[in-house]
Amino acid sequence: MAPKNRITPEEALSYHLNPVPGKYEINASKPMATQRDLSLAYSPGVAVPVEAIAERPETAYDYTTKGNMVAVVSNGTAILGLGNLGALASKPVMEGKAVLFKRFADVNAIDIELDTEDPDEIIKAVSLMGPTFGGINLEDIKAPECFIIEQRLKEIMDIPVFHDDQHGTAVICAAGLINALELTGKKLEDCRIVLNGAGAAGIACLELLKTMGARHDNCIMCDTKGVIYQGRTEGMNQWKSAHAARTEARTLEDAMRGADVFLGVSAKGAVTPAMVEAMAPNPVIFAMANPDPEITPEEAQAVRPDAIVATGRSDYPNQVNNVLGFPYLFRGALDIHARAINDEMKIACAHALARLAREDVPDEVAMAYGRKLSFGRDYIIPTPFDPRLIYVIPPAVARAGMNTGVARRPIIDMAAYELSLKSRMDPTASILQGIHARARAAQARMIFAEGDDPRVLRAAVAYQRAGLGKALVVGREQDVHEKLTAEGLADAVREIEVVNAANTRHLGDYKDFLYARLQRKGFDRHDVHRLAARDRHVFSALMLAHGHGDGLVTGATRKSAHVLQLINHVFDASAADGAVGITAVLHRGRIVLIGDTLVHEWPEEEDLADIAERGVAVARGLGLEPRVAFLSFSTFGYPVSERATKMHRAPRVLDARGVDFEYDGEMTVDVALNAEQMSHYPFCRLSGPANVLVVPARHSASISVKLMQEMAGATVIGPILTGVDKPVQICSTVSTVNDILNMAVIAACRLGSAR
Ligand SMILES: NC(=O)C1=CN([C@@H]2O[C@H](COP(=O)(O)OP(=O)(O)OC[C@H]3O[C@@H](n4cnc5c(N)ncnc54)[C@H](OP(=O)(O)O)[C@@H]3O)[C@@H](O)[C@H]2O)C=CC1
Ligand SMILES: CC(=O)C(=O)O
Ligand SMILES: [Mg+2]
Repeated sequence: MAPKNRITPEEALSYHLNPVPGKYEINASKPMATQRDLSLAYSPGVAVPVEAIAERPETAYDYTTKGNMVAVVSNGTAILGLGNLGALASKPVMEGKAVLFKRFADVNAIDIELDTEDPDEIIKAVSLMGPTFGGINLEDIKAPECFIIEQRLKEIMDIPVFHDDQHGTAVICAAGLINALELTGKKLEDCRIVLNGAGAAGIACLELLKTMGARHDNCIMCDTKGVIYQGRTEGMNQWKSAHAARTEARTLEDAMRGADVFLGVSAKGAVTPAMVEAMAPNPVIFAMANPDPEITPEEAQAVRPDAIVATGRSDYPNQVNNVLGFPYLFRGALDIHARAINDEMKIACAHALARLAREDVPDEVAMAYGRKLSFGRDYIIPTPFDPRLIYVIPPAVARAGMNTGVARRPIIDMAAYELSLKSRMDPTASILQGIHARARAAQARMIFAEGDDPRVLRAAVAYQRAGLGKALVVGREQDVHEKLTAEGLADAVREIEVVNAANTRHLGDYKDFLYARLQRKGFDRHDVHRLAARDRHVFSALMLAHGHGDGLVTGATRKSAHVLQLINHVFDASAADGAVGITAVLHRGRIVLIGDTLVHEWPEEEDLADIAERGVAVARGLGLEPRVAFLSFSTFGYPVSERATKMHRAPRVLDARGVDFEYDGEMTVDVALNAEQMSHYPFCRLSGPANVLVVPARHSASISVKLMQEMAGATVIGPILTGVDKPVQICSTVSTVNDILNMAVIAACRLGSAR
């Protein structure tokens, strides 16, 4: 179970540097295009909400961002497990937390790094920020100052103040432990628990577990000085004293002998295999230090195969990390305009998380995660990308808040609230996550045909290093070596496999195969040799056809029509063979598939029906419920035009085929995508806006996609080549490294191919 998703320091820096420094930006949520917009947004219009808020402060939740805005505040004194590296160095983590708030719970968060270690200064600064925010998330502030700061801010502020490292960690740890103990058949009140790390996270974890039933006498807490026992004086404070145990144990090693549970919120490598070996049967080990755990799952399970092991990292099973808590705790709290996040809300969150992991995992989650998950030793807690979290956890938190009187605006219709949470999240993010996870599970050997292009080489390295599978690069060894070195990736030379006509044993087979296909098309042996040995597109396609790779990505260096012609020497990938190009356009939380963007120049009505069917297969592969619209500049027969006729007839072809998806047409694109416009045609058979758009010709497809890309900044994936036997994907000459990687991912999860 070694982590597959290896990342290098260069990749981490490049991720933070490109395309712009940092991890987020701020966008306006209101139009700001005209003189009128300016008058409304700013002077004079803005005066109206100013006066309304001055008169009734609670309306700030209606007229400003306050109600969905959280401050992530740190002074950098306990950055993950890296220690006190200062306020500025903590900024990447705090920006990261802000992005997680947005990604997982649509909470707007802003990072604030305060350059002081003086609790009073932090208290003063944060309390003065109260009007701006709906909540305060304190992060990576070390103990014991964090206890004083949080306590005081809670007393003086009228919005939730929540120290994530304390309570977020405690909640997730409790949720994981509830389930781990259920699996081992032990009861919390009977367990001997050892906790290492008596700081922010440690104190809060033990406090919550004691509230939930763990017995004080069964719990031993350790820090850098060893066991915190009654009477110890060195390195103590009042928060540690509260957990001092009556025990003869003095070291972590002593404490772990016979323990049922080990909880680590201390530092890398604090636990040895010998300590784990000495634990009770079926031990539970949560090694939660970040980025490196107290002991790795491999090390722990090597000595104790009966152990249930969790870490704080995303590259092992069982990620016990506060990312499962803070986004949803704040979502629930903000939605009731809470004054605080209290113990009841935290416990409700822990139980809701534990329950969710025990539930049957629906296919959409398995699809998003790339493998079937079921409650057990390797799945005791939901995964961070579980799309159910957003609509299961916040309602539980909100309900607990309302029951305990912290809600300023209770939710009346809980069912409607859950529905609104479901539609709140950007579905495109989980689609991308889903295809990456499926590709990772497939572990495909991906052939990158154009090993002389630095973008392709970088994509190949990224493919392999992301744990997606093996990268096979077609090129000359020396050239690949030099180009990788020039890209600063010299160490990748040993990792990827370089293949070419000179170093393969299979060239003879490839040529025979090609000759058999081309001999009656005017090619002689000599032509075939040239194609197979010298053209990398053909050579790569031959590798794929012979099973010497599982997928192929090409087209970054030559026009796609040329590349497709070459591929056609090896595969049946022409319009006549039923090949179709489908492009996914992702923008502002919406995804539409457009076809045919690659193969058919001017499809006739039968072809249009084929294109619809291919689009539907891709939509389903992405987890979408397909709704097809045949697009034109006319809608249901008006205005009449010869050019619209085939779009008008294509649905009838599908009628005759008796297909099992929704389709209709012809219609204009606004009718297809806008429910309000569609409602003017009550007979329209689509139950909602279309997500598969069949366009009249390749040029209109290209124009629409490129217009969206250039004008709106949409993310474009494709064209995805479908209807070909094996996964071949053709990028474009303007593809970025990321685009090429996405095409490899599409090929790896066989979105368009039959086999
Ligand atoms: N998985 C998750 O979700 C989370 C994990 N964490 C991890 O927990 C750890 C602690 O964070 P936090 O509580 O915020 O930090 P703090 O600075 O508040 O506390 C650190 C505590 O760990 C103790 N400690 C440090 N090194 C060792 C060691 N080798 N052996 C025993 N005790 C040690 C310190 O002891 P002393 O008091 O003697 O100095 C102190 O009590 C970090 O690694 C962090 O990444 C934190 C939050 C969430
Ligand atoms: C996860 C987290 O908050 C930490 O390690 O500090
Ligand atoms: Mg933290």
